[in-house]
Amino acid sequence: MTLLSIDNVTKRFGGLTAVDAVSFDIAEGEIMGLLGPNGSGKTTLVNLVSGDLSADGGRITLAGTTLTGRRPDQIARVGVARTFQLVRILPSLTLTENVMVPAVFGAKSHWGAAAHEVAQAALEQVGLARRASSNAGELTYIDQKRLELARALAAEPKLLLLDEWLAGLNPTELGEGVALIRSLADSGITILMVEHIMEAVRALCPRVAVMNSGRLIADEATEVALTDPHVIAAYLGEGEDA
Ligand SMILES: Nc1ncnc2c1ncn2[C@@H]1O[C@H](COP(=O)(O)OP(=O)(O)OP(=O)(O)O)[C@@H](O)[C@H]1O
Repeated sequence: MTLLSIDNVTKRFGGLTAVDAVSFDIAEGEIMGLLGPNGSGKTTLVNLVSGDLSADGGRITLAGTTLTGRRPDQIARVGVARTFQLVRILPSLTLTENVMVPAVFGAKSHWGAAAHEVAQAALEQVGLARRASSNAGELTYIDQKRLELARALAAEPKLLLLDEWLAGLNPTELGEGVALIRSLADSGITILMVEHIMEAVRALCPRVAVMNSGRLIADEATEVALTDPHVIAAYLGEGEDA
């Protein structure tokens, strides 16, 4: 069954068409990569799905519910959560407090003890449960990333959007990060991940969508896409037309 449907979606910034009539679907339970050279429109597309930007044309639906035209908080309630390229945590609060906020404002609006339980479960999922009462500002970079992921999970999403969540990790951390994303996918969450680390894309995503200059240039099996001449030309041209 289709979970996310992106249908003919366009976003312009002045004279620049950052996302140009893009369409693709993601099935429930799928883990899909979103690739493309720098500036090709990947983050803009993620922002359109999460409601952080509004589309100039087209329609995005989650399990049949229209997302386009809704605010980010409304979209979170429908079941979409995300991480950001630059980690957004609340450094002066504890890990639990950080994760309670989305538990309250996420898909199921938990309160009190129930919100605390969901927050704790999300911290456990990312391996941070033992540090629940530490201040978020004291965490190392990878643990800040884990915390941001826990914030997304505490919203109990059907669809998780990861924007280069693995970027900046050392090789050991990368292995741990890949295993963590796989465990989330195994738990049934549908994932769309923007990622530049091909080793991780190969390990995690059976299928990828590839963008170049705002357009979708491939939507196919990862092994096929990575040898597709259009895709290779797009990366070699770094943003020029394939
Ligand atoms: N808020 C904005 N205002 C104006 N232009 C923008 C804005 N956000 C993005 N752009 C432009 O839209 C295009 C697509 O940017 P986007 O960040 O979506 O690319 P990307 O594929 O995510 O790149 P990267 O891999 O470097 O993160 C770029 O030319 C970028 O400069």
